[in-house]
Amino acid sequence: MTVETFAPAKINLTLHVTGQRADGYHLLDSLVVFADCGDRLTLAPADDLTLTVTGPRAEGVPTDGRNLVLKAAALFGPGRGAAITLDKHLPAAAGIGGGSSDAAAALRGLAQLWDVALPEPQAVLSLGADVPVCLAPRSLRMRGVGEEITEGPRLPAMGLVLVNPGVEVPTPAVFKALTRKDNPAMPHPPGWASAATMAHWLRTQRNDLEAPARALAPVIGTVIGAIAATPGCLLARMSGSGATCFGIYDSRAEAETAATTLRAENPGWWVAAAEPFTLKPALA
Ligand SMILES: C[C@@](CO)(OP(=O)(O)O)[C@H](O)COP(=O)(O)OP(=O)(O)OC[C@H]1O[C@@H](n2ccc(N)nc2=O)[C@H](O)[C@@H]1O
Ligand SMILES: Nc1ncnc2c1ncn2[C@@H]1O[C@H](COP(=O)(O)OP(=O)(O)O)[C@@H](O)[C@H]1O
Repeated sequence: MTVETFAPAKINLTLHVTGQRADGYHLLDSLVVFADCGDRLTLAPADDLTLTVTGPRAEGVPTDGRNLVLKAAALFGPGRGAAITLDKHLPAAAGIGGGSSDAAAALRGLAQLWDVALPEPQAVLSLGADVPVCLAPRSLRMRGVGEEITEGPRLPAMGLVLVNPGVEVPTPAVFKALTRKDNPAMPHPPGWASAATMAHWLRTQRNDLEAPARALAPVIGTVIGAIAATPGCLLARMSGSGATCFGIYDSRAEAETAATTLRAENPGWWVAAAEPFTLKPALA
């Protein structure tokens, strides 16, 4: 039996940095959603554990033990085989959890292939602060350093655009450049009847990593301006530690139109139109 899993792009609609632990990791308060664009994993039964990376964004992605997919597989212990193909569509080191979502999808898929339980939460967190939130993609609130996951609000219909200008901004460097670490937490997200009311609420919230990321990579400001200038854009903001930014629209059709414009005007940028993605447990 071959198992196929989807690793959707993660979007931090908000990202509040509320403190810093003694070990240097930051305390976060983030509304996380997922988009229906992402990487695809195929996991086939095999004697040995192997990884092949394919797809339009395969270049530069490690194929050895540094790949988070193989690190995820290692959590199940030695002596298990699978031939894994990772079809890469998301840019790496881009603030949309490409590696983390791959790791989470590998955990889901391998647990199914080998008919075993998922590793313990602490082991999952050891793969990366973003991996727990990627385990069951849907609207979620993420707190702690990434390990405290609670349900987020039900999302209204909306269109999304993701844009990456091709600049890698390393997550540690962005956190390091953040001057104020004790920012206010996010109030309880109320739930919204429309994309417009959601965007209105989101505008009262923040991504605290946006300013330090823009200082390191000023092109992020250009990207946000370009998204905000597209017709129907309700909100333009950076996701995670950047450099990917997102736009929110009333409908997928509006997002598709905006994506076409952004691609035409900026041929070097990675641009995707999407809608929110929710994992249906039976189809993990
Ligand atoms: C910032 C966020 C927000 O969702 O997203 P991305 O920009 O990575 O997508 C995540 O917290 C990133 O998660 P992830 O990329 O898995 O982080 P890790 O590999 O565990 O850590 C990378 C580095 O980021 C910093 N880090 C990460 C998480 C956190 N809560 N505090 C931190 O200070 C640390 O410097 C750490 O060495
Ligand atoms: N499956 C993977 N896909 C992408 N990057 C990976 C993967 N496994 C390991 N990496 C490494 O992880 C780093 C961070 O990738 P990613 O999780 O996409 O970034 P971010 O944390 O900004 O969302 C990259 O520099 C890359 O070399």
